Amino acid sequence: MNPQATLRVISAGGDYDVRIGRHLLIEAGNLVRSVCPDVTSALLVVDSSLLAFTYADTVETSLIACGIPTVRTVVARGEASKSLATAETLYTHCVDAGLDRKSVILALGGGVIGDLAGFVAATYMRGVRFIQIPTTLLAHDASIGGKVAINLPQGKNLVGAFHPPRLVLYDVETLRTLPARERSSGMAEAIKHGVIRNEAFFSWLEENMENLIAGELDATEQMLYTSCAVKAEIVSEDETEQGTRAFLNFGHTVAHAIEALAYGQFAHGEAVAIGMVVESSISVSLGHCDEALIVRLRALLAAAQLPQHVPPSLDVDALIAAMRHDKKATKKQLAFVLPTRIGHVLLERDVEESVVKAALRAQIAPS
Ligand SMILES: NC(=O)c1ccc[n+]([C@@H]2O[C@H](COP(=O)([O-])OP(=O)(O)OC[C@H]3O[C@@H](n4cnc5c(N)ncnc54)[C@H](O)[C@@H]3O)[C@@H](O)[C@H]2O)c1
Ligand SMILES: O=C(O)C(=O)C[C@@H](O)[C@H](O)[C@H](O)COP(=O)(O)O
Ligand SMILES: [Zn+2]
Repeated sequence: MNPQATLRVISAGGDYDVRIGRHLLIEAGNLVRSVCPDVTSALLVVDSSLLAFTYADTVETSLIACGIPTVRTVVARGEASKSLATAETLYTHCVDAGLDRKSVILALGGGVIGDLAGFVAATYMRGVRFIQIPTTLLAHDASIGGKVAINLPQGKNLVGAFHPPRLVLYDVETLRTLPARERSSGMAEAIKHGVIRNEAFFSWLEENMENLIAGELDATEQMLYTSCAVKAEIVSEDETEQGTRAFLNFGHTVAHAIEALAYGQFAHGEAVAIGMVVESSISVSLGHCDEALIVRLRALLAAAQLPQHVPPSLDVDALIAAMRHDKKATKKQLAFVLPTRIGHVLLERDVEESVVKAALRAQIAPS
């Protein structure tokens, strides 16, 4: 692994780099200037958990040293902050900080901060520039591709936009302070990338999961580079989800329903892990793949210390109702990305409710 690696993402709004490496936060000012030479000011949106560390100070100091006037705003940690109410508070901060159309909004945190700050950047003054500075493992997925959104009580990410960042600045040193549960959660999206596009990567994850879960930084960096490359490749070929980008939604029809029924109780990656098992089981029922895929998937999820069962507290009918609000659905049909073999998936737009119910019931946690 190089000390720093860069991936390029193709985007209609302007191609951008994903920079992955160590000690990148200190370079934030110069890097922001390099992609936004005429920047007038910055709003740095920070996850409240990060106040225990020096990350925000480092970024802010670097921006100011490069002549970029910066206002910092802190957002309460957790999924509940991905709301219209928090977005409204941030709009007020944008006005109070005097942000204009040449300003930039930076997201320092995990997927919650990235999605929320990105949504505000997409809409404030009809759109200002946006930079992602991910600090969770999961946000390797969330920071690339320009999907930004807030949640509604009825469903995840129901209000949003495609607003690509000008730069993704991924300082892997920040992952040293990530709680173990969040490390596992992030692993779910990497496993997903293996299932949908890259069998060799899936096998590599099988061989290296012990080191990855232990937080070994070299292995983590290698994993992030390949996983980000899968994501970058897919969003570069289909930025606005006209076709293949939907494959990134493997596990998510079920995951988003679980999350919407119990906001905040499950980390996103935990819900995706359960969703991948249920959706693979649907695929077996429809004859698209064989049981061996589930055995392999389950073993890797277990090694990543991720859940695999539908919690008995969640009502199956309510889950199905939530799935009908999924963004892949047309005419309220049940749409799923289904694996055919590791590395390959297809999109099935109208799966029988009885098949989905049976798969959900089969995966309910034994009491
Ligand atoms: N836009 C996309 O393409 C996309 C992709 C995947 C997920 N998402 C969204 O991302 C969100 C989940 O993101 P997440 O898993 O990063 O959750 P998160 O942003 O809530 O972060 C997880 C937890 O880690 C804490 N944290 C963050 N960085 C830390 C650090 N370096 N050290 C210690 N603690 C730290 C946070 O305070 C939080 O408690 C969901 O809302 C999901 O829908 C979006
Ligand atoms: O980038 C994508 O496209 C994805 O589907 C990545 C998912 O991991 C992510 O959770 C995304 O936010 C889901 O998108 P949505 O359109 O179903 O809200
Ligand atoms: Zn996801």
